[in-house]
Amino acid sequence: MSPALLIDRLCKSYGTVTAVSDLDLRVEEGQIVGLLGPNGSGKTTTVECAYGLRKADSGTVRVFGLDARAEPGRVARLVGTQLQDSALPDRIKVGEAVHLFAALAHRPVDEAETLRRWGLADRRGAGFGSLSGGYRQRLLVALALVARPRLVFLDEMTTGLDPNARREVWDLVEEVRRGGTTVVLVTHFMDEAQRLCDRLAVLSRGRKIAEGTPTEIVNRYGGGTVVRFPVPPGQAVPRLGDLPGVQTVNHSDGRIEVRGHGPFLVALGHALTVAGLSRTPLDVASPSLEDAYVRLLRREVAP
Ligand SMILES: Nc1ncnc2c1ncn2[C@@H]1O[C@H](COP(=O)(O)OP(=O)(O)OP(=O)(O)O)[C@@H](O)[C@H]1O
Repeated sequence: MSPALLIDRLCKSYGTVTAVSDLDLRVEEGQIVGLLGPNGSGKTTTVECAYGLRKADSGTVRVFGLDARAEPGRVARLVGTQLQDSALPDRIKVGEAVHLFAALAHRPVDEAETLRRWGLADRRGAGFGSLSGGYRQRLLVALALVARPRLVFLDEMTTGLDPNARREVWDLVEEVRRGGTTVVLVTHFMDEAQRLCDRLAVLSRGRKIAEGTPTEIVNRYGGGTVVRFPVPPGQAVPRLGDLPGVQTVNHSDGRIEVRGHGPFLVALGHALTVAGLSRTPLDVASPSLEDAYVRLLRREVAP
């Protein structure tokens, strides 16, 4: 079965600025895949080349096996994309926008149901320009889905939403995926990526520098889990540095800090029990996706 999206060696420059360089990306049908990366790393350019808004300098994009360059019309019917804020006129009403998009679609979703689902029913008669940032955002995401795309690109879909609204949008995106739509999500929010994405690709300066599930990224780049505990004066401490998975051990001021990965927690617990320290309170700090992301990018920019 063809993947929903297959990008092969995509390159795109704007004049002398290289926006995307030799980028490969594979998105299987039914997945939510996140594109992460700092400002200007090439995420939007990648997405825009993938759905045909921009022409790549070289490389290929296939959507469900169709070559996007050779068959732009067929590809356009399979993909949906979230418009930029500036793409809708301020005076268009929420209900009119949904109606317009539905009228253009081959097999549109139910308009009333869309308005209800995205919390827009009360604002059906409001002009786009009068909406708060959060409601604009909801409308733009809702419009991306009106034509029931099999693959949808959502670019910073929860920017400007309050915490509750973000969670509501996450639930809706999961529902969209359950309905069979594949999602490519551009985001700067690590909690969003962790919660929604099956896989992540991290871009830096137009190149893909890491890829994997959120857990793989955390395990690979997060720097390991840190366990800290106090040691009573006079207490003999076992040799922790030799335990499997332990990376570093630091003693200072009656406290020990052990950093490690993989199976080291079990080995550490066992060693402490054998040493009579089973009741010692352990402070365990596991790295988050944000920790991993920040470390990865620091490593990238390090000379
Ligand atoms: N239309 C354009 N003309 C000239 N340069 C552009 C254009 N669009 C993007 N760029 C440049 O291409 C590079 C990649 O930009 P892009 O918008 O793809 O990055 P991004 O990762 O989506 O950034 P952000 O997180 O800020 O949205 C940047 O250096 C940007 O300045």
